[in-house]
Amino acid sequence: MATRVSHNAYGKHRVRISKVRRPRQAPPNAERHELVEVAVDVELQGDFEAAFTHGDNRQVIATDTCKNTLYVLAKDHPIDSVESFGRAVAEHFLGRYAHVEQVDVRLVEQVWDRLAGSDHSFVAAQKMTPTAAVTHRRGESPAVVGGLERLTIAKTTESGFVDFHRDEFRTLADTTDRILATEMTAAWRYSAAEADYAAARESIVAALLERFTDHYSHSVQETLYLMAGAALAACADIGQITLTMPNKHHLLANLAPFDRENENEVFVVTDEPFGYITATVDRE
Ligand SMILES: O=c1[nH]c(=O)c2[nH]c(=O)[nH]c2[nH]1
Repeated sequence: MATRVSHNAYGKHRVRISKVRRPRQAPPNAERHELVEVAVDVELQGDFEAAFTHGDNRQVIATDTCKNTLYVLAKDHPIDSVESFGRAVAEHFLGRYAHVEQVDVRLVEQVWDRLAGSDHSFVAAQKMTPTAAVTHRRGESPAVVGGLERLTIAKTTESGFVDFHRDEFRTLADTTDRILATEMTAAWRYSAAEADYAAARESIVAALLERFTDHYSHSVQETLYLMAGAALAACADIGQITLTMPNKHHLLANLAPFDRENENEVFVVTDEPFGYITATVDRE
């Protein structure tokens, strides 16, 4: 039977790296550390087909080598943003290996917050996680996507869901006052590779949060679209944003058997099943 490889890629995933930055300062704060942690996926495409089809490994840069490379690059790079570190990783593999055609780097940051003003103790932030993805094809400029995971937000009113499609399978009642809660994932695409990633992230997150609260929501769908528009308006460097907003349901608990009226106060919080709503919004 004739077969052919129509796509291949390989690399190392979840290379977790932490780095202690020791910015030089005058005493007494000479040892005020910063802790940065990132998990990196790196994938290579290029002239690797013979390894799949002929057991010929001569072109294969071992995934172990990929991992080692990430530690070396972490030493040489300040890791001042996940986007810029991702770009450095992609540039390294393209620059070093002529048979690599495309590098895909995905990065997820673990944010460490300073603990009680200490110079060297930190507490892991449970909240929002910065992410980045860099795709760099030889001869092209890198495509840089910034993003975030686990932005968990809720509003206790100013949200409803009515007039949705009626048929014999519908049981959900209209509501004009409900809890809207989500654990958002966002990914924004930079129009040009060069940008102030940290400033962009700050203005995008601020715009997303402000828009979440500033309107009456007719649905997660509508709120998602408004938030995406606010992010595009707030940051001229991005041309597209994808938001994913699972609907973390808070269902009114039935207290009637216990002779109590539930005046929109007590809810059953369910993880599964959950509504899943996503859209990509482009600047026109
Ligand atoms: O905002 C919502 N969008 C939906 O599509 C949906 N579906 C549902 O059951 N509840 C909700 N809420």
